[in-house]
Amino acid sequence: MEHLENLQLELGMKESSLSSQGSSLNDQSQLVFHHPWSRNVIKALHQVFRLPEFRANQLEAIDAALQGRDVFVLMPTGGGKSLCYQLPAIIQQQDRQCVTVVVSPLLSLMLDQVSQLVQSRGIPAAFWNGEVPRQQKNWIKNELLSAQPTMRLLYTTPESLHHSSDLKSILQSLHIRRLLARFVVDEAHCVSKWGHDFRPEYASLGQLKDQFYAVPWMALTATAPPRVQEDIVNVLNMQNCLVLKQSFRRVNLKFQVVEKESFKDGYREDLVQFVLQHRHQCGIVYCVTTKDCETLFKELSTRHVSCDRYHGKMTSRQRFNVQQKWQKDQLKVVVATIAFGMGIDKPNVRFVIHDSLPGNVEGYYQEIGRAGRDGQPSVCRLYYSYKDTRVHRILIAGQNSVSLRQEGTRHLNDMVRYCERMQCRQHFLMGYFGETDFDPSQCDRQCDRCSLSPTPYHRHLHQQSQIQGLVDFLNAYPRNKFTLNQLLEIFQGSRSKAYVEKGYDRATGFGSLSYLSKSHKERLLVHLILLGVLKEEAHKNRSRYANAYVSLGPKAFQLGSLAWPLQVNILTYTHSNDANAAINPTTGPTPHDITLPTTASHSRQQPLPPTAPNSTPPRKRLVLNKQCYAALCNKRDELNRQYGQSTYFSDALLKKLAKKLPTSHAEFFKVCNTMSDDDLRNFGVHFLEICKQHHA
Ligand SMILES: Nc1ncnc2c1ncn2[C@@H]1O[C@H](COP(=O)(O)OP(=O)(O)OP(=O)(O)O)[C@@H](O)[C@H]1O
Repeated sequence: MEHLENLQLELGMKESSLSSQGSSLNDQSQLVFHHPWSRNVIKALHQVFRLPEFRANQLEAIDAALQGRDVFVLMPTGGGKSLCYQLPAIIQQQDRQCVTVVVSPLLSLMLDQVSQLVQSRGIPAAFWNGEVPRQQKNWIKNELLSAQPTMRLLYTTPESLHHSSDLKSILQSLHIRRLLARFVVDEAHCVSKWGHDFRPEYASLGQLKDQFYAVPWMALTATAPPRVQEDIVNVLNMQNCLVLKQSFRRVNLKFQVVEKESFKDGYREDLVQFVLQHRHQCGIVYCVTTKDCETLFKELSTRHVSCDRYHGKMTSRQRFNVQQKWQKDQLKVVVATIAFGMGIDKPNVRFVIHDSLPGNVEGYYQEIGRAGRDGQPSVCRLYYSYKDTRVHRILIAGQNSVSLRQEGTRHLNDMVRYCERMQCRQHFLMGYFGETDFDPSQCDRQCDRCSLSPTPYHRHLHQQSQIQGLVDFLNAYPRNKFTLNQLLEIFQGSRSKAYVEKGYDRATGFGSLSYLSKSHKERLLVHLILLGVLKEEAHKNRSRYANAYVSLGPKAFQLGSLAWPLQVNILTYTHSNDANAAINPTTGPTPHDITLPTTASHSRQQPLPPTAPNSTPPRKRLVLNKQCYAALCNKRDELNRQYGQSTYFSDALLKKLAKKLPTSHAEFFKVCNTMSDDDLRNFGVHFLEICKQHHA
């Protein structure tokens, strides 16, 4: 409490007393003292948020907010959106301390944000939602109805804003007394029905604009393509809005899509091997179903990976504990459904794996955005099979309105497009988010398609007449339902009894693709689905079991409008169950990225064979480097835990040590030449010992 009072005293200081502090503020602050509040803003940045300087667009958003303008902030995940509204919330405006109302979609998100504000920053904040006990609500009510409320931020849900008469009367009272600073809509993409996470209650937030006349708004999101951006501004009825956009590009992420079908023995072993090879690093593995989470969690646990799972069938206490442990690095890997991660701010997530196809690009980009928030290289790997669309199609079919079903299908097809893509994946992602001027030559081998050793493929051309045959076949049976697999069999020319009885073997198009391999046929049909010649939708069959069926799409009767011949690319796989070679194809293997043989025995640390350095075969040397790096990371984590702080031994430095494997103090100091003597004395000895043990 004393902390809070001090803070308020400090921030309530008069301009004259603050001006004397000018000389101690850094260069950035000298440039921005354009407004009466500028000194307080810089002071809050340094003293309350303990940050040295602003990131791109933060100051612009804060200034616009304090000017009373509506602001729309589009910043990549981890870009620092919270500061844009948390900082102005503690700045006095016209000699008054006002209250900022933040609308947030998740209760856990509110809890995190509020406890961080109160505990780490000493900023008075609270949340109000359906789960808050009456007693606490009464306390909030008394506080906000008092003559001079001390609370700076109130987090709430759109439901409470609409339905809680108590909350409404509190806000009205604040408004009348001119104590309402602004409304903030976090995760603003939920407002738009074109977005991937539309929430109808969000859409009616715009009505508040009339009720709370002249109160400014701020909307923030990390994932909104142009159509969604426009929609947010319209739906929220934002006036003369300052739009602050930033590139969506994340330069430290590697984008990989691994085809599940490329593994003879199933892709799961490859996924497990990937995690084993990175098991000393923090990561997330996203699964679509709870069952998959459980299975994979068991598999990884039995292979000694420090992991846990997180999904909707666990209690909120269990989920909270898993998240806490992971955030404190007491647990390396979380196997989770997409319920995990929103609002999580963990800097050192080195990999995000998707065990299955996500349902849309926006959600996917948000999920992988949890990797590498510290700017260090991190891998985003997606295991893809077109078959994984089925579960999404069934979910889409459950939507009530036609437009939601259409949107869901469009989103899913975009995700498939991303996975099927032969060219730069980043180009696709940037274009998707409206950065159409991104040149693939700028990709800098961030994606597997632009890496030095992209997966080779064969180009196949298909003429219109051939595709016409497939259209004619489906046109002849408008009432019949065909799964993708059945069509593959029919176009192969399968004479199974069911097909012959229905006369399919006499229809146009039957067997017309028999000369193509099964995977080629499948690719062609997927291609036609993406073009709109075919469409795939889920329906319930007679036994009320939902399945996905293929029928003619809108483009089936406009084949002439497509570009002919159609090009279909078929990948030629070079790996069986070892896709990890692609982790860092640009820089060659580093200890961090080295590919190990996929047998389980290599995944554990082995006793090291005593051989002379020069005689060590390169492959074996790489294994030693890799093992050494893992041991160094372990030691660093152990020291961090012991001393409750970060040692200065970064991942990059440990990699360098594992590569050089110094055996003497002199060699060690050469590698760590930027370290302070103290750090070397205190911690270096532990690391040198490990390097010596691994020196072959
Ligand atoms: N100016 C800054 N300088 C350094 N770090 C900053 C700055 N602003 C914010 N950060 C840090 O960046 C991290 C991410 O910030 P924040 O949680 O606000 O991101 P976000 O944009 O809301 O991300 P997400 O979309 O994932 O929720 C936090 O640890 C925060 O302290």
